Amino acid sequence: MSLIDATGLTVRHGDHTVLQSVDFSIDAGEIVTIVGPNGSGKSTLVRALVGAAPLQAGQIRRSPDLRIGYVPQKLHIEPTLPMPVLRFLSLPQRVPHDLAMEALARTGVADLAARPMSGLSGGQFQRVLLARALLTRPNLLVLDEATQGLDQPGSAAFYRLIEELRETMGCAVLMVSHELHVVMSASDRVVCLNGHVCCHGTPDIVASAPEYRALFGTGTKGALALYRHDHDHHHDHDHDHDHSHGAEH
Ligand SMILES: Nc1ncnc2c1ncn2[C@@H]1O[C@H](COP(=O)(O)OP(=O)(O)OP(=O)(O)O)[C@@H](O)[C@H]1O
Repeated sequence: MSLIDATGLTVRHGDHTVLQSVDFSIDAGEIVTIVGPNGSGKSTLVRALVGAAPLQAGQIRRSPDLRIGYVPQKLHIEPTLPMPVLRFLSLPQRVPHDLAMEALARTGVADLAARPMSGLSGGQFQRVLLARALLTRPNLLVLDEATQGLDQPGSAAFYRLIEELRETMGCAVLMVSHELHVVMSASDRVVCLNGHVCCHGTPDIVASAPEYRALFGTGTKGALALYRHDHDHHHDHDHDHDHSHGAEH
């Protein structure tokens, strides 16, 4: 049985239809990346899937043993508040020290346990958020634009870590990205959203092609791949900021 199986999801805010008849499912252990331009409804879809957005139409079936670990897009922590990493992991609920340290070790930041959250780099901060998401031993990790603000080697390292966690913990991963072309190469499926599902497929992993090397350099160790869109329709919108690779959206 799928962890989540959704059909015909429609979400409206006032007159604005944010999602129109969207079907989506994710199986145990699967990595699915949702791509789409800003405002295309990605976060709304994730909120709907986890039960945090009201639906105008559609149905969602969730596996009874679904445990979600959520890594948010942004998290503001008051910089003047002294908040060591370990204490942050115990908010809002106290977590045993061993469990917190195990989670930090899994995401490669155990040495940062006593450091203040405000002093962490973008990549370190994301790894602490990821560690926090692991505390509930999720079978579905949901990451909303988790590599935003990281450079390409930083994103690649983060993706490799996610892949490793999938291997060691067996969790499924739902990744959301506004990057339209560059996706995590370990994605089993890519779904392109623009209010509706525009197209879906698998990433292109042709690491030896010269155009790949031009795009990715050599430092990503195959963690990044291209997604080539295969739409049979055009969109009359201008919020695609990335026209550099010739795909239409
Ligand atoms: N609670 C709300 N009330 C009104 N409009 C909303 C609400 N939530 C989302 N929207 C609108 O729905 C559309 C989709 O928003 P959503 O955040 O799901 O897009 P997104 O693809 O995740 O965007 P981004 O890549 O910028 O994060 C936007 O036009 C947004 O303004």
